This record gives sequence, structure tokens and C-alpha cells, in this order.
Amino acid sequence: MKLYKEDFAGFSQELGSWFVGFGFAIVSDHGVEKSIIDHALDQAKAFFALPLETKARYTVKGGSGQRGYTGLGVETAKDHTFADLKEFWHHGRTLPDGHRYNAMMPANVAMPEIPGFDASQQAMFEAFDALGKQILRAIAMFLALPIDYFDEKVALGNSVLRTLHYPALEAGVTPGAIRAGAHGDINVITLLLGAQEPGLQLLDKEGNWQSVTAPEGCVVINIGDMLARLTNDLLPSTIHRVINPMPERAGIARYSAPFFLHFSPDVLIKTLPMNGPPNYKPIRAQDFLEERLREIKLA
Ligand SMILES: O=C(O)CCC(=O)C(=O)O
Ligand SMILES: [Fe+2]
Repeated sequence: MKLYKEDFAGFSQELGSWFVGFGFAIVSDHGVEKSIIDHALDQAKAFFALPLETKARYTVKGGSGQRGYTGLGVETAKDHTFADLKEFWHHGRTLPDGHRYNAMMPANVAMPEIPGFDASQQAMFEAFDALGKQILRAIAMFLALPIDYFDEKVALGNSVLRTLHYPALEAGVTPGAIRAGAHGDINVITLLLGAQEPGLQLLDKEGNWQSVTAPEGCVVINIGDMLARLTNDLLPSTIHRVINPMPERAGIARYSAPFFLHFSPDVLIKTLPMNGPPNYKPIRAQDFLEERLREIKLA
């Protein structure tokens, strides 16, 4: 993102053309401090190493997995039979008590078991929230919209930082189950932080699976369904998955951290006049989210 400051129009053009072609882009020099990322990932690893009965205490019953811990065997990609081979922690936006969005954005779950965990999640959330807004300014420019087009729409976005643990698979798995079944993301854009282990693949326009490998320290960004709806699929929400490791790496766990950037709950996602006749009907962001959470078995 050196180019972001030096040649904003050039940056936005390049970013946009990657999105149009693949729905994905890889960004270096994003400016989020390495110490914030490393600390949050280390704290998360320590959490996932806790006994299952301890972790399970941090699951919010009836909370649709939107905050705290979601164990193995819950999230199931849309139209898939087997649940994904993953567990995760969700940390969302902190709002003041009595805020009109409290029901849709519940308080984060405190996790005192690992000292400093909560603060590390909050720091990472804030860093990615800010980075996401910068990326959206470049996307607005690419779409010939006012540069601040997205600012207000995401200011109180129902965004969530997901820290993922895909456990080692040496014990074997149910045939057909994979780390993350093929899916499109629900949200506006996703900022994905570096898994050291391979496995992420995207489905390209020719119908071939392509590995997504980002140099260390880079952020992988992809378009979610909400932005695909808004742009009438000019910026496509590309199907992606995380495949199981080769036998020689089956004993190695995989960690990653996507930040799902969402619109504010009340935003009406109404397809803009671009890319041909509209493919979608208008829908409120929160209604769309709730519908999709049911489809992936979180709600
Ligand atoms: O772990 C990854 O690399 C990708 C995760 C993902 O696609 C998701 O959680 O939506
Ligand atoms: Fe995803």
C-alpha cells in the first residue's frame, strides 16, 4: 500500500482490476503494526490450547456464534453436509450501553483465562476496522463513487474479527469433511491475515481452484456478497475454501484471522446501476446477515 499514499488513483485502479478479475487481491505494506498482529495471534493460540471444557464456557447460547467461542462441528458452509474442521473466536464492535444497535451487536465475551487476550483482540479489531475503511475509499474511487461513499455506511458496521484454529488432522477425518467448505463471504470485504500453512484456494472464472499464497505479512482481501450485490457482481464475491493438508503436514494446525467488514445494520443494500440489469433485490444489511447465518448453521 505504499502506492496508496503516493498514487492513490493508481492504487485504486490496480486494486479494482484484481477484484474484477479474481474477487481477491493481496496487499503489502498495509501499515498495521506487526506487534499487534503477532500478539493477537499468540494470545489466540494460547486460548485454543485450553481444554475443550474451558473453551466451551465461552460459547454464547443463542448468540448465533457472533461473539466468543464456536467449537468444532458447528459452522457448515452453505449447502454442505459436513461441518468445517475448525473452531473460532469472534470479537466485534464495542458499543456504549444503551446504544440502538446493542441487540444486533452484543457485548464482546471477556476471556480472563489468558491475560491480555481481550485487549489484543480489541487492538486487532481497531487496526483492521481502520484498514478496511482505507481500502473502501480506494474501491469507491475505482467505482467512480464519491471517495467517502462507504465511510458512513460502515462507521458502525456489524464487523467481526474471527480468529480461526484448524486443528491438526493426524487422527484422520470424516471423508468429505474439509477445513473450510467452499463458500462466499457474507459481508462487504474480508481482510485475511496470514496463515502460515497453505490451504486457501479460490475458484476462478474458468472453474479451476487456484491456491492463494500471500507473502508473509501481507493481507489477502476479498469481496463479500454484500459488495457483490451493491456492484451488481462487477466486484464478484469469489467462492473459496480451505483444503486439508497433505499427509506429511497433517500433524500441523493452521491458524488464520479474517476480519469480516460489514455495513451498519440499517444500510439498505440496493444494487447500483452498473454491470447490466440488476441481479438483486434491495435488502437491509442486518436482514441479509441473519438470513445467511441461518444458512451456515450458526443461527
Ligand atoms: O482460513 C482462511 O484462510 C480462510 C477462512 C475463510 O474463508 C472464512 O472464515 O471465511
Ligand atoms: Fe471466507
